[in-house]
Amino acid sequence: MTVEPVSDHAPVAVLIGFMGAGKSTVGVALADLLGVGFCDTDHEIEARAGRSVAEIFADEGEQFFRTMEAQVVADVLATHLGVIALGGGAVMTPAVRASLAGHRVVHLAVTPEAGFARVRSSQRPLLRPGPVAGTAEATPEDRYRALLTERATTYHQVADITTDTTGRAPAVLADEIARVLGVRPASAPRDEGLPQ
Ligand SMILES: Nc1ncnc2c1ncn2[C@@H]1O[C@H](COP(=O)(O)OP(=O)(O)OP(=O)(O)O)[C@@H](O)[C@H]1O
Ligand SMILES: O=C(O)C1=C[C@@H](O)[C@@H](O)[C@H](O)C1
Ligand SMILES: [Mg+2]
Repeated sequence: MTVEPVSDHAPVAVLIGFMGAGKSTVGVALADLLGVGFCDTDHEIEARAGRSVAEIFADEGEQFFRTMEAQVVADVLATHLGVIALGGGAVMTPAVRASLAGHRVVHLAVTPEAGFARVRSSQRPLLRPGPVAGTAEATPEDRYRALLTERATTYHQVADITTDTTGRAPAVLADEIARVLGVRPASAPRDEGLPQ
């Protein structure tokens, strides 16, 4: 299966998926492979705000972050031609889903076990212990599982292709995504058959 190029004026690929799926890591590997730039919307938000994502959540709340995130996604989709990694919750905002229409969207999936193991020691604000729907208190792992379940259908619906990252190295995933999207490094010769 290959995915049709959207246009020469659009990003090569937009990576979506849950926390720890590897959007930032695989995004760098894919951009390096293709010789294009990489943009991570979480990093762009941090640069604009002059604060970390965790600080923005703590100081201003999630809704402020989501509004800023939707604006940053719209801006980078309009200006960045390389690989873009979105934050894990970006596609839950309707405006972000609308702005992704017509782009090549790749969903990096991960099992809850593997994904949580990857992020358990990091500072993801939505994984702080606290109440989760129907429970008085939830551990970071409970919260990880509940949010992943809540979002899984949306990731699948928004994406053109989904690939499972569990137990697979970032470089292998980057190779696969480039092949399925039908994109190759700018310097690579076109596959136009054998010389006459
Ligand atoms: N395919 C993989 N195999 C093993 N470890 C991985 C893989 N992809 C990413 N990781 C590791 O998992 C951790 C989280 O990866 P990363 O930050 O890329 O996830 P993310 O999807 O961008 O998460 P977020 O939504 O929070 O930004 C990092 O420590 C990274 O090295
Ligand atoms: O899954 C989420 O909602 C988030 C994921 C991260 O990429 C950050 O955007 C932030 O921590 C929120
Ligand atoms: Mg990331």
